[in-house]
Amino acid sequence: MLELRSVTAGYDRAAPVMRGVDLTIAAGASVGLLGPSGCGKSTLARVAALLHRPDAGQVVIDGQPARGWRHRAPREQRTAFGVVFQQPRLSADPRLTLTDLIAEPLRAVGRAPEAAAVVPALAARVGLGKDLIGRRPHEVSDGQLQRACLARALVLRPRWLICDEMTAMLDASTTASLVHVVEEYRAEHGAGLLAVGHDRVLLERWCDGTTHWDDLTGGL
Ligand SMILES: Nc1ncnc2c1ncn2[C@@H]1O[C@H](COP(=O)(O)OP(=O)(O)OP(=O)(O)O)[C@@H](O)[C@H]1O
Repeated sequence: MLELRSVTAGYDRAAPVMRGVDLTIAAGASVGLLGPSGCGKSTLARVAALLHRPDAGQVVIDGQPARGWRHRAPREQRTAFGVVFQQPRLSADPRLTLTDLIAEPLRAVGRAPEAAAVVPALAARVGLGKDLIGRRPHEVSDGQLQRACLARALVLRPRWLICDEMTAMLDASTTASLVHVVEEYRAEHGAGLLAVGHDRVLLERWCDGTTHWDDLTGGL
């Protein structure tokens, strides 16, 4: 279970983006979070993935309270999450080939030697052929780069996926393909999902349930 308990967070303690927010996702379940632009969905997603330290409240991962944030989070908690953001170019090192980009988390945890066995199959799974995986970000489309970012999020086999507007800048067929990859992974590994977005139709089709920002925050 992934729990946000009474989370207050933002960028200015005097004026937080959210106050006292509770959100629970059962193990293996998926929740879609809807809300208007700028309300705080990405901030909440980053708190849930241990990437943004809340001012107050707790994040509890499978019964264990988060013991740190960002690089200070213990490795077993940090690697429980795979995160995909809206803009792949902001989260991709332009110097890396797609192969190296997908392998980045393995290198970060000292498991680089596994990359040769794991990355080609994962790249194929997200729809990246051999012709593409040797290219660098500026040599591929946004959709192709987002496919690599999804593969990177899956490479450590996380128990939780946080998809923050993952498909917002993609066409319908790439969107369908990436959602399919996420659902196939979740079916195989029992991973839970928080999918953030503003496309109600997509999130209602994709997730077990959806919640609106106003319901989390009481419209405050
Ligand atoms: N790094 C930051 N420093 C200061 N304020 C920020 C920062 N990031 C976001 N904000 C502000 O926090 C509020 C919530 O932003 P957030 O990105 O969480 O919203 P969102 O619901 O995800 O929006 P969108 O749907 O447009 O992506 C906004 O008012 C935004 O301007």
